[in-house]
Amino acid sequence: MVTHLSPNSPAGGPPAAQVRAAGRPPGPKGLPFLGSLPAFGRDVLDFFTECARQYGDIASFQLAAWPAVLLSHPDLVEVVLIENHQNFIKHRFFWRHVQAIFGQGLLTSEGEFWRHQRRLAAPAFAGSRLNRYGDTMVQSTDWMVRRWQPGQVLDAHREAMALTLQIAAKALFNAETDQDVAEIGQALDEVMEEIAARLRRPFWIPDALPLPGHIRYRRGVQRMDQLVARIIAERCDTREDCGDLLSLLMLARDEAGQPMSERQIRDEVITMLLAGHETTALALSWTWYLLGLHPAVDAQLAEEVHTVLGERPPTVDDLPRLRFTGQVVSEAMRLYPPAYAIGREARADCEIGGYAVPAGTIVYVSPWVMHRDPRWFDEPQAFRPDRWAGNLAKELPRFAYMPFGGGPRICIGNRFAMMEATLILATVAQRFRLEGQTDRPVQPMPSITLRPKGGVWVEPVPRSARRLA
Ligand code: HEM
Repeated sequence: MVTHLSPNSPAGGPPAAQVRAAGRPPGPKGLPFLGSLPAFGRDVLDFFTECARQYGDIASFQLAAWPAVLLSHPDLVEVVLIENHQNFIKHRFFWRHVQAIFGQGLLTSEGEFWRHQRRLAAPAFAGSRLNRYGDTMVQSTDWMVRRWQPGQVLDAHREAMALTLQIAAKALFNAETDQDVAEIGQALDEVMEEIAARLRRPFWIPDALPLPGHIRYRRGVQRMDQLVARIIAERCDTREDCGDLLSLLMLARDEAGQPMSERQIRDEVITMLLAGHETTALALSWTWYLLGLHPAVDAQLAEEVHTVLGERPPTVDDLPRLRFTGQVVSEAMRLYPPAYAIGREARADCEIGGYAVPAGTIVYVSPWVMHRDPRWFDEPQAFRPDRWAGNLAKELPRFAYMPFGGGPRICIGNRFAMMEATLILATVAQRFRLEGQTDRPVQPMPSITLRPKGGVWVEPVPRSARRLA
């Protein structure tokens, strides 16, 4: 449990941002040469939690050659993500691992180029365009649950991954066939597996070395490239404006009237698929896991869905009345934020919370730590979706709850993701209760995102059968 009773903590005095101190923030010493890298690699959630507990709102440590700090107070997070955001870029320690797949997409690009691309992509995630994706979300979920059989035990995480990939591919790029989606899924699996392995490694191995993981990674990247090139070529042939993200990217022209290069379109397409599908799948997987542990919450969810929808499928217009359903998703992301850590690198020397932070320092913010802080959340370890029923979201400090990050680089797909998770949850809850399998306990596994180790095994129990029982 995070208690934050260290000297630079507000629990013992004024808010950390007002405390003025000199030199390096306190923190673990670590080992010679490696610093805290082994502890960080062993269990990063535990490492961050302990850093915040022992050293307070700003803790410093060394990751081999890289100096790093962890910020655990909303005011300090605001300094990095908003007030002085120009001084912080996505950090190289992480991004060098994924450059080949993301390229110069929205997640990894910087400066004026990023701003231009963000402006271009934004309309795909706003207003009426966003609402149009609702039907795809519900239809794809309906297709998934129709395959489920009573008595079958299935991995809800795997189901969620396949579903959100299908939705992202269809909604954003109008991917035509299930075959396309399946191929994208396989290629992404190969790539993500190697990225996760690289993040666990305490040292850097150049891409050019022909290790089995590197070969699989290159193969996955190549397959993605070929698939995306085909989707782009097909769209070029038809020159159709499908109203999706791909059309926006392809029809965009710069000041000189030039279209975006094919390479750039490829980078944006792959970025959206990677950034969008696993995170949303995880929000759902953890939600189903928690619902399995809390039958009373599950019953309340089923009641709302039944009252609002009866037997008909949900639509985007139902979302304002599916309030509790949305709260369940928000609460699951509080306890298990898919993006459990957000990292930046300081470009120039600066000051955070009264401490000197030299250029090159990696700055971490951990939603995992922030979301479990008793200063902001009563009973922080408890799954209580009704905590969101009142004004909590408005009353919280700005960065106490931040599953989608914040500031100019806030997740561009946040509304898409909330809409998707709520519609999927409602569609499934209408038909099935997902009974957790107690013989297969779930452990959080922090990889690039916060995955459930070994999956979330459940038995879908039809709601009608339950009511009759
Ligand atoms: C529950 C689901 C999701 C979660 C928890 C999530 C979380 C995040 C977070 C924390 C960031 C900020 C990273 C940082 O500041 O370094 C981010 C950025 C981003 N997300 Fe999401 N995301 C989700 C869904 C989506 C979806 C559905 C899409 C697209 C279809 C998407 C696309 C992106 C992109 C492109 C960025 C980079 C934005 C930029 O830098 O301008 N995400 N996401």
